[in-house]
Amino acid sequence: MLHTAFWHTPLALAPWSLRPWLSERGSLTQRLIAHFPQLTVRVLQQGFRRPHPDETQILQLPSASHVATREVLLCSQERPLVFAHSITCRQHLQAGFHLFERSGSRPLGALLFADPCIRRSTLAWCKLSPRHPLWQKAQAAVGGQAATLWARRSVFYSGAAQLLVTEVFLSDFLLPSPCEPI
Ligand SMILES: C=C(O[C@@H]1C=C(C(=O)O)C=C[C@H]1O)C(=O)O
Repeated sequence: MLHTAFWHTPLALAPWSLRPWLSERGSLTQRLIAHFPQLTVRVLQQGFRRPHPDETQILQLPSASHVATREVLLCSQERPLVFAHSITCRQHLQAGFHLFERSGSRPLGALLFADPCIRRSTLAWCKLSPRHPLWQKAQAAVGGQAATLWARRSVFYSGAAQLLVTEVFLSDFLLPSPCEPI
């Protein structure tokens, strides 16, 4: 099962302006580029880490495993918009997502959406609990005390290889950017 029930939050419960972002099936990076100036990817960490408990279940990982992990901030003019956390197991790194480790400051989406053989699961979204590890990481990454953080999640497939991508929309994400009318 891709997502626990918690992630099947009705879209109608999300802030209306966030709904098209949560349900965007194309590249989130491309959508951000279309709406915000000077988008950059700030890599926070890339390496092998323990997956979060709910991720172990989704990717059917052995509990003691370490997975290739990438965490980035997608920023517009240095303003953080999205905290992204992506994981794949060691075997799948070699089997289908060998470019994962070398994407650097290029958005992962540029690699994923360029390969017509890569498929995507359905999207799921939720309002993150302050107890979720990604809540804490997103808050720490921006030093904020957001009251609520919404996130979305999906799995990319390359053959049998799986890459789990979770994106946390940071709280001031909804503020109009300087070049947008108030
Ligand atoms: C999957 C995409 O790539 C984006 C960029 C990421 C990265 O560079 O690590 C991770 C998730 C996405 O926010 C996308 O553009 O949809």
